[in-house]
Amino acid sequence: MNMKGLIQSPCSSSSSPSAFLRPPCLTSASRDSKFPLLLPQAICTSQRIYQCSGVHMEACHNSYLSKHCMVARFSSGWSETQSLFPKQSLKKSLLPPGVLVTSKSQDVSNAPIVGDDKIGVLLLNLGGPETLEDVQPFLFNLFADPDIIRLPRLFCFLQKPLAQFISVLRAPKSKEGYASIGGGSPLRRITDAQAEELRNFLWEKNVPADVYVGMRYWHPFTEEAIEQIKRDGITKLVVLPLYPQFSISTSGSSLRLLESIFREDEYLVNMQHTVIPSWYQRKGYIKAMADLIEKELINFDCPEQVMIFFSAHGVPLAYVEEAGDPYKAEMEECVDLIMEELEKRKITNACTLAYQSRVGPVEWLKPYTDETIIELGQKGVNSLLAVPISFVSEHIETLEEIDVEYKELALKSGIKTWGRVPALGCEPTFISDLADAVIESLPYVGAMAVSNLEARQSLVPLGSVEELLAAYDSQRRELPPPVTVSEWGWTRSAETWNGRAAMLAVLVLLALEVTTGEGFLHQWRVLSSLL
Ligand SMILES: C=CC1=C(C)c2cc3[nH]c(cc4nc(cc5[nH]c(cc1n2)c(C)c5CCC(=O)O)C(CCC(=O)O)=C4C)c(C)c3C=C
Ligand SMILES: [Fe+2]
Repeated sequence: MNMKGLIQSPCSSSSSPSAFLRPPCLTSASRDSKFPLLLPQAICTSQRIYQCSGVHMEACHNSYLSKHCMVARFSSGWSETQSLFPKQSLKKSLLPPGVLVTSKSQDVSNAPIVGDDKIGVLLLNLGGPETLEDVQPFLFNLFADPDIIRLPRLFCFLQKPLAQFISVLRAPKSKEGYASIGGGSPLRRITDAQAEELRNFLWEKNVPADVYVGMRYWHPFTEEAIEQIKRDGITKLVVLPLYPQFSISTSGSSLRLLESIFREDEYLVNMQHTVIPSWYQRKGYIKAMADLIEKELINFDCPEQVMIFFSAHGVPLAYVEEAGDPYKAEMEECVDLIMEELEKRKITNACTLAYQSRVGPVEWLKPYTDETIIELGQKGVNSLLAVPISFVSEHIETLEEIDVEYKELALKSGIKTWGRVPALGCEPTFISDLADAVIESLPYVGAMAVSNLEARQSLVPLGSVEELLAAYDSQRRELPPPVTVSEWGWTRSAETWNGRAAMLAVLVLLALEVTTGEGFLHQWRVLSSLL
């Protein structure tokens, strides 16, 4: 995000050091310097092919961002990719903005879009517990994911026992939250509806495709979706994570899982596929978000006085600073694009971006939503319109955290009027645009022959997501565990140290349990069932 925009907002008495306040009528400066690897091929609107030392450089003019993105195509597989862009070099600084590296063996311009192929679209999402009994096993699956809790290598054998331990301890608090939103997560129902709508749009646009839902931590699991895809005899697959912005902890985790499934399956090895890694900059998505904001602003007595408060799901800071997660940069870019779209409609409200839902003892992306709300109240901001921005369905963090907790905090902090933009759900502009993204990506599906062993090692999407993950998370560095098992601190810093001490204690106890075969987890039959 353009930090030049950090000047005093008309709705606050002084500029905030932590919150980004965007003044009315201020357009952001060039995004180029911080726009990394993730512009999907799907947004290219015209193509020109360049040839340089055996590598096709394909420049796609992107009419929306009015700049060029480059797609590098390689004639013979992955090793060439590595020799041209060694993993380490695939950092933002070496690639022009919007570069997507993919390995291909056929010319995309000649690729049939449908032909005799059976096309499938796999929507990847997080999943959520459907009943209160599901909460603890759902949390176990989440905490057992090394992209959510990455233990030091020496301790990785403790991943499952630790996940069991943390999930058992966190379950009561989580259950309370799910109970308050009706006894379970609405995610499955909403994602299924989105899949159905996407299918309808694709058929309307003359692309007969089946759409599948694969969740990371609950039913229908990604493995179940893949089994169905195989039963249906899909020959071309487009993988579409339902997260607008890429994060190692969300799309990254789902793609890593998918890659491991693909690698071990003969059918999948031979199935052509591609991935749309993130799509927050697509015109239809930005327009749909702006439409929802515009519609909600009208409900306020004095719409132009309302601060538009983007609240994104946080990630631990180390994901961005140590593992190179592009999430924060993409989020800021996304907010800029939405505000630019609103400005075109003469809506020039001030805006703020903050991060919610942190758990555990480590530092997460700042500014935090709760702290920012308090600051804004102190500065005399009267009206806030909360915009959930990192997820396209209603879920526990919109229905409970924003609608109940943050609203209450805002009113207590002096904010007089509060509103919230609904999640996109099945908004036609949005789903129609997702269908366009799928259609635009079809010429790229299966563009690389999977003929050699090296290619089999990195199959999602035919090399490029492996490279993508490698670019941001190449060494799979240890990350501070983002979860805490207890919260008895009175201050933030006390809480941090309490959390760290608790984590250490848990690790020591678990190590003792595993080595001695005795302890409280064995008494609860927790460890014995896992080891
Ligand atoms: C872009 C969205 C999300 C990011 C980034 C993300 C990272 C992340 N989340 C946790 C811990 C938990 N997440 C939980 C549920 C949950 N998280 C997201 C989205 C993102 N998470 C969704 C959509 C949901 C499901 C909500 C539903 O309706 O079921 C939970 C469980 C709920 C709770 O107990 O609060 C936890 C825990 C971490 C640690 C993390 C990054 C490392
Ligand atoms: Fe989460």
